[in-house]
Amino acid sequence: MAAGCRDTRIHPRLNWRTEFRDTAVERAYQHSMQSHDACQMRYAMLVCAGLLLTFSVADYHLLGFHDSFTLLLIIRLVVMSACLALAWAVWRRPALSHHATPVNVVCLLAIGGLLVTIPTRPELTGVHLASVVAASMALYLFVPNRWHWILINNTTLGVGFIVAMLLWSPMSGGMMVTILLLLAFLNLLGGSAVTQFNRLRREQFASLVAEREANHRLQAEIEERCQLEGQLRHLAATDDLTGVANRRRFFELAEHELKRAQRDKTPLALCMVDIDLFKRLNDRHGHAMGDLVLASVAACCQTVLRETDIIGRYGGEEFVIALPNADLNTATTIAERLRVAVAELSLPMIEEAASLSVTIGISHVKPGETWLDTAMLRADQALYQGKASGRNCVVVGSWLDHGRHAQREPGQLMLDAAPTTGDDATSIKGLARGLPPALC
Ligand SMILES: Nc1nc2c(ncn2[C@@H]2O[C@H](COP(=O)(O)OP(=O)(O)OP(=O)(O)O)[C@@H](O)[C@H]2O)c(=O)[nH]1
Repeated sequence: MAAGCRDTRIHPRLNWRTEFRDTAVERAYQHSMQSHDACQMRYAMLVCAGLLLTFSVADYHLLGFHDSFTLLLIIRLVVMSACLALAWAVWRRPALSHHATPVNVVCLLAIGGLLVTIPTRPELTGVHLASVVAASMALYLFVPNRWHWILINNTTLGVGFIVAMLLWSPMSGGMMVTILLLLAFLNLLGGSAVTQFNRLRREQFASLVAEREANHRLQAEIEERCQLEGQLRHLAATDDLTGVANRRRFFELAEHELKRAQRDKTPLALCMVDIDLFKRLNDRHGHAMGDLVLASVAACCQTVLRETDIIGRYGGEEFVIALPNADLNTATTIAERLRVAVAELSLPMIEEAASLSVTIGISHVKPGETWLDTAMLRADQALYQGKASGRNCVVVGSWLDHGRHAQREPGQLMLDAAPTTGDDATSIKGLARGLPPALC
């Protein structure tokens, strides 16, 4: 068979009643079909009631206003009421369409009603046979019922018909055999139609379930991949030792902030933070301890900064911080707070905890600067100025022209004259006021 014509249906395991062998699956199937079956049951009962009413008119024409007509009318009214009652009950409670008792009581009532018409007009063999055929087909195809109940109802109808014919309308042996064969063929047809119908509906259900499961699996896989992708993206953007942004990610975020600052005409400050005499600490306590200190300093910086501030590991024991919406004065205050916080860090693993300190170089992006490089360079220069001036201080780099220290600008803090230390609180105050600060 060509690949395009391959049978892609799912063939579920069914029992002789063409129901799922797995009872849980069958229950799920029945549940999924409930509203459909309830609707079909309602229509079947309403149509049946309508037909009975119509047949009563035909009875009147055939029998006239006679006792047998009255008897028939009463029987038809009883069956009709039962059909209407079932239609109403199923409308109120759709689950009733899958309850054997009410459905079969109405079916047996209808069968009984049909059979009692035979003695009233025994000569109309053909009409009775046609009625039995129509009723049998309705029981097979129109009334949603389980296979074994359909079989029982149809057997009752067939046997009842034969008995009624034998009792009230004797016929030749040949005619009887013909009727028997006809009924047998009718049941064979009805039975195979129901079997195929049940099989097809359950195949469809099984395919739907399989498709849903495949979709769920796919959905779970997509979610897992998204999660993994998120983790990978996080790993690619994070410095795994300190947990802050790595250099590449820092510049991505900082460039973004630079654009925003230019658009909104707001200040953007940069800080370069370097741990003092880190090599000595490494040499004394080993790299593992050095790593711990690095992570602690990064964590300490994060506690001092706002959520909107960006911190990244620039390399080695050096961190870089972007402070959106911060001018030089604000940045100086934050940097000083950061310097003090690191100096006060208590790290039980190193005895020189008290001597742990950082030097911070500060700069800001000036109007007209479209890249971070120049401001970074100024901060770097300020940092080295701080190192040269004895470390553990904050230095503001205000002006750098192509790597050369330029002349002082009125009202600006000079790169080579702005270090502050914990000992020199006045210098930081001076910075904040924009006054020329003292050397540390
Ligand atoms: N433990 C550890 N050490 C690192 C890491 N990256 C760089 N270092 C070390 O950091 C030290 C930096 O030393 P230097 O550049 O001389 O600076 P310093 O000793 O801090 O001196 P100053 O900056 O002048 O105060 C070197 O010994 C590097 O090996 C790291 O990821 N973990």
